[in-house]
Amino acid sequence: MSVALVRRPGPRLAEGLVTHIGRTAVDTARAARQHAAYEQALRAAGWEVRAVPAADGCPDAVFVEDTMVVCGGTAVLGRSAAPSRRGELAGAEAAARGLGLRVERIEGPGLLDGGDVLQVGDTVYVGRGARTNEEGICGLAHLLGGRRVVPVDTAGVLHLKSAMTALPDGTLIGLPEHVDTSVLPLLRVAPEPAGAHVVVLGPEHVLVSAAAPRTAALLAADGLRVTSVDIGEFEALEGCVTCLSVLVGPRG
Ligand SMILES: NC(=O)NCCC[C@H](N)C(=O)O
Repeated sequence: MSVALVRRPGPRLAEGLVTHIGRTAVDTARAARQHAAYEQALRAAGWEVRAVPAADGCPDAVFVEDTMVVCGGTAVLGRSAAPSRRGELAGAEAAARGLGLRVERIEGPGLLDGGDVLQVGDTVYVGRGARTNEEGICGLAHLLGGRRVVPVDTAGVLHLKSAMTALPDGTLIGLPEHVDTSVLPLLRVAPEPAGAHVVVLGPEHVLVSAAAPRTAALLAADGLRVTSVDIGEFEALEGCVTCLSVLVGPRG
């Protein structure tokens, strides 16, 4: 299975949360076009795109990555620290069940956003910060028994994957000033903030934001195929390329 779950932007997108950046206007029509192009980039890379049922009452529902962590045949539903995001789970659960995944969930007082979870081989790095707490990490570790779970303290960023992701060969890339590097193997420094977010589309293929041209050039020089997408309207709401999809497949 190589399925990409996405949730199309809803009518209240412009009301989405911002925490570490100032609020700027969001153009919902442009956001819809950017989202369609993002979906197309996934399709072009061989992913079957499936839409998660809408959650139009939730402004941030488009950031579907935060609703769940898919590992093997299991989807672990998150539990957001942001009350306005809790209503996103029902549609996410339906989508996970539609793929035949076993559904588990993080129970209170645990808190966990999928954006804090970075899977690299058998290791699962989990950001500990404003959106994910110790209980959430323990709950995830319990549900993913057998994987090595490494908590990583984050600072000044929304999620772990706001600050670091992994390349196809497992090398970490990101912004060392926002994560506790003492628990990490080598972290390759991204040449610009948006370069910290990379989606692995295939064994030698990555998706990056159009806001990260220097990172794109660096990775292309490494021999990777690089697809760039403009997701500016989502970046205005502190989103990044990872948060707009849940990839369920060989790397899921
Ligand atoms: N995984 C992600 O990077 N999610 C981005 C979520 C942005 C949204 N405005 C939020 O604050 O929850």
